[in-house]
Amino acid sequence: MDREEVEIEGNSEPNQQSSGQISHLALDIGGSLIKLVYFSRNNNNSVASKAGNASSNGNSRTLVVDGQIHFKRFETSKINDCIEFIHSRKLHLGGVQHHEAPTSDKIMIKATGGGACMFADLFKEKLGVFLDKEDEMDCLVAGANFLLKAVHHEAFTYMDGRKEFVQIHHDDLYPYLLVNIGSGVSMLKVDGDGKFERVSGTSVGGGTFWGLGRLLTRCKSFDELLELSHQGNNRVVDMLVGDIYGGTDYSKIGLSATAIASSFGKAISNDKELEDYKPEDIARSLLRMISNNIGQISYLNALRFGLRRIFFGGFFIRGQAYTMDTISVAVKYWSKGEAKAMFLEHEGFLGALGAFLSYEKRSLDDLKVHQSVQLTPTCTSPVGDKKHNPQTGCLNEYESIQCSIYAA
Ligand SMILES: Nc1ncnc2c1ncn2[C@@H]1O[C@H](COP(=O)(O)OP(=O)(O)O)[C@@H](O)[C@H]1O
Ligand SMILES: CC(C)(COP(=O)(O)O)[C@@H](O)C(=O)NCCC(=O)O
Repeated sequence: MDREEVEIEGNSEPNQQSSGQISHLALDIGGSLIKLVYFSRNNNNSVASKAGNASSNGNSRTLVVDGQIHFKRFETSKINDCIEFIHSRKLHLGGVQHHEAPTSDKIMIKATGGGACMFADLFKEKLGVFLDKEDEMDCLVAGANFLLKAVHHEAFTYMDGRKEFVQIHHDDLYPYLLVNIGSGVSMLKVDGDGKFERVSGTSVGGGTFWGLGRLLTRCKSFDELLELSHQGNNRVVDMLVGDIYGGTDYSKIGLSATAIASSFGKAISNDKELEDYKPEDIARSLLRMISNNIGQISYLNALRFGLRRIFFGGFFIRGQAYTMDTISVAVKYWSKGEAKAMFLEHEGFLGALGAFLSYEKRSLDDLKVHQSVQLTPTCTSPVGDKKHNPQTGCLNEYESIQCSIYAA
């Protein structure tokens, strides 16, 4: 590496920081969740000057800033809580000056997702900032490429309860299929930095699981629905091959008796109404149906373009063992073991990270995030649901990841 790096130490609490230490807030405002990414400098070591390669102003010093990238999320329906959070921590002062603004008070925050348009006026009214919209697909790909190149333990496989990190070499990353499971699902063939095509999508995604699940189980929150699905048995609701074939396999076409022949197929019974089924069995069946369907469609798209690697992102996954297992099995089954499902530690923050990284394009005397920096998650959570922070009202995947950031 031809640049100098500094070690980042500690995990500063953004609560305690002045606005001067926060920079580059970026947002991804999706159909279900708002994701926030921002950088905070370490208190005692805000900017260090180091000898390095020639910088943009011709001198040969590079400023190195110590700190962390923070991740937060809110439900989109609670956008006012998100705005309050930003306001109380003065995160909005960590945008960049509008390059055409005649006055000093025009701060621009990078934002992506449908809500970047929809809520622009609200942000202007409540925080006095402008949302600088970045394309959602561009941001997803930029975020995924960055994580896959920069973070050591980012991508992993998950099968039969075993999580295994995968080392991705920079020169062997492309092409791959990126499947983002948000409210809906987008599938993108990625060929390089900024080189991609959205090859498919499906409206049966995370919003479908949460929406149908809420109606069918009367759960009050997504977390409750997930929790319920852990306890359920999908076989009570799904029609299995054995239910149709008198308990035997249909071996001629490779279907075991326990394979699902028809998701929710048992619910056709005239003898039972919704209330006769346990909500946990319904939640389990729904989660399996949607995960399996996405896994299958993903593989078929990988097949279309001869892609062996499929990375799954989006907050539908939420580090859930059953979800990842089902997707992995679907990919393995349909590809006859040729393709592999891989998951990302920062699954839900791809778009927000992409928006964060887009500051680089126009930052002149601002911070630059170098994509070759090694990032290390400050906490490596076990598979299963990740932390929920009831105090801030937001759901934290990770408090922060350590990073080296360069100012040129
Ligand atoms: N706390 C939550 N509230 C609502 N949905 C959640 C929550 N956590 C995870 N999800 C799941 O994540 C999906 C949204 O994923 P995300 O990647 O944020 O997409 P979007 O950008 O459309 O909001 C939801 O449809 C739901 O399936
Ligand atoms: C419209 C969207 C890109 C919005 O992204 P999201 O908020 O769901 O993350 C996504 O919901 C999607 O790709 N839906 C599937 C539409 C389709 O291809 O049929």
